[in-house]
Amino acid sequence: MNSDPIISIRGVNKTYAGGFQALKNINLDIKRGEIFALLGANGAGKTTLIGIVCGIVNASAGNIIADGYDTRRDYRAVRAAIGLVPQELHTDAFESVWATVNFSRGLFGKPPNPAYVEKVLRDLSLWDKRDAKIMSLSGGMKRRVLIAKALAHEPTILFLDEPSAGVDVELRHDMWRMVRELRANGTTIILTTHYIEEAEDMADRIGVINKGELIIVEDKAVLMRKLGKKQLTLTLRQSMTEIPAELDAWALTLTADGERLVYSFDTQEEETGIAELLRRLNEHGIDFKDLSSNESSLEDIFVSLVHQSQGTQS
Ligand SMILES: Nc1ncnc2c1ncn2[C@@H]1O[C@H](COP(=O)(O)OP(=O)(O)OP(=O)(O)O)[C@@H](O)[C@H]1O
Repeated sequence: MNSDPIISIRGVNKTYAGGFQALKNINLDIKRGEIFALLGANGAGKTTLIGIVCGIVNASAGNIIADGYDTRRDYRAVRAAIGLVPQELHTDAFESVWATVNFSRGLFGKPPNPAYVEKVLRDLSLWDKRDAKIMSLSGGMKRRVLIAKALAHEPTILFLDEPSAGVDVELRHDMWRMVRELRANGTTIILTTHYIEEAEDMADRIGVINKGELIIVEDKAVLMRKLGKKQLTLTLRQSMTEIPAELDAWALTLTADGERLVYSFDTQEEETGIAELLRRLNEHGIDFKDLSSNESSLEDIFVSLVHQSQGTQS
């Protein structure tokens, strides 16, 4: 298998006409056949970056090679390799689903392949709607059409921009099943999201973008291990109003109702300090009726990364 990155982004900057710098020196390689999740808050620059890779938005500086082609010089070849599922549908409302999806295929110079288009429509539960006009479809069905259109020309790279925004559970599950199937067949998938569970569930690697800067790119499992914290929660027998000074060494937090003490510790540390904490609680007559532990989610990690990065920027 070809181990060269399928997309190679070098020194990409984007300043919009009004002078706003939406992307700052982005360098990123996407591996062939991976699912890469680009995380970031609203306005972080995700859509801009996708737009640049797809050749819809012009970069102010930098170069991108996608599937062996330069996005500026070989624009058409790059577009033919990419399927883009945008956030919104701008499409021919009076056309049927079947015509729209076949038309998308034709746009990229691909010969008709009714069997393939049928499979895409069936996979997306759109087959029964193939003769319906786009304007008569529900919002969720329109999203399905967007995905079908993006897949119509059998792209090797698929971009999904906020695929779960405003989508019901059923469609989300259909979509993820398809994404996994596509990956199994060798398609590279890049998705942007602010639903972090989605990335946690699906992605092989994760990139976090904050105010136009790519602040981390990491294997998901490594990210979770490196930055993950565990939390021990003690449900107190008697609520308290403040944490006794004798327990300062543990940097505990008390929930607003005063009923639970929470201790966060690093999963990498050899000594967690839990045994000593429990002994100290006992000495101070602080009794608890329950104890539970949990690991931090990708969401916690994401929030703390963005927080740290904001701290260093200001
Ligand atoms: N055409 C434009 N002209 C000027 N500024 C723009 C333009 N398009 C986007 N921006 C600005 O660039 C920044 C990045 O926008 P972008 O759409 O890439 O963010 P995003 O991470 O995709 O956000 P969201 O999650 O809301 O989709 C935002 O501050 C946005 O206002």
